[in-house]
Amino acid sequence: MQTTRLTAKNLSKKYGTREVVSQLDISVEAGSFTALLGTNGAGKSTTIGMLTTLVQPTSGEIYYDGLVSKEHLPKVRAKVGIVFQDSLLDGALSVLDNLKIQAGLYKNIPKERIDEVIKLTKLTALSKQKVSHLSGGQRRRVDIATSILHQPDILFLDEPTTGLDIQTRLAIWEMLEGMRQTENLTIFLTTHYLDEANFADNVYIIDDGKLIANGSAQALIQTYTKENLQIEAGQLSDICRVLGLSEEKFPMIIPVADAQAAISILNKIQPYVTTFTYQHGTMNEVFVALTGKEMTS
Ligand SMILES: Nc1ncnc2c1ncn2[C@@H]1O[C@H](COP(=O)(O)OP(=O)(O)OP(=O)(O)O)[C@@H](O)[C@H]1O
Repeated sequence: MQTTRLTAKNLSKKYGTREVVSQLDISVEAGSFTALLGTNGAGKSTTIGMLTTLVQPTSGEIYYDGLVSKEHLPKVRAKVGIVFQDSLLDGALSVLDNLKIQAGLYKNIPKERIDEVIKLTKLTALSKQKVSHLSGGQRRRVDIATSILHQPDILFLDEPTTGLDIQTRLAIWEMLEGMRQTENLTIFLTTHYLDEANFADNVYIIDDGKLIANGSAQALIQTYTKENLQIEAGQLSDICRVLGLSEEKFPMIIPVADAQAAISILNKIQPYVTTFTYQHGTMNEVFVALTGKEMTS
């Protein structure tokens, strides 16, 4: 049975007269992976700030495991881990010393927990290194390590992979996925990289502070994009004649409902086709369809 870890209802934030987050409803299942997508300035950090109790909402309610967040701040804060966009590590100190300092901010974090977190985040070989000598991806792992020392139930990460190369991004995602299982963590993150949303169980897309879509990446792709059949042929005119199409563009791209529809078209034009590709919609197309904007990083 699924348990709801976090619920936000009608969450809004105004700065002066400007509403930067408007009436957001969010629900996060325990143990799930949720991604919040939006362009620069869409309101992602403000939303994370409110969900983690660091930014006071102008209106709306947040519940953690049924507790009203603002009425149980110490309890809720103990449940939450946060990885900020900007690292809070001391570059002059070693990985281990940074973790010890962070652990000292909490009551009763045993030394064994520091060792455990170092292993979980694959930092064993780097534990004596100065943080300023680490690569961007390694530093991110230390950020993540410090955020889980107190064994939070839910980990929030604000753009944890921005600026990292694709391999490092994948390694961070793999590590988070591993931690989700071993630590029984719920993960909520914002990202600029739309392909990363494919890893999430649930995706929220916000634009100008408003929720514009929510669902699994697969469901969003199915709802907001078309599958395409791309065809190359010696004579596109033959294909147009058979299919009753007037245009002759190269390469020829035919929107189709699903793979079955593509097969049926291919059957009709098979003698004229040199080669073809069948393309699924992407989260990028979902984003453009919903917002009219490209996501830039
Ligand atoms: N403390 C503040 N005072 C006034 N305006 C603010 C404050 N914090 C954020 N804003 C404004 O609120 C809007 C949303 O900002 P937010 O940082 O939440 O967006 P974001 O989606 O996280 O953007 P980015 O991807 O660039 O981090 C922006 O227009 C920003 O300028």
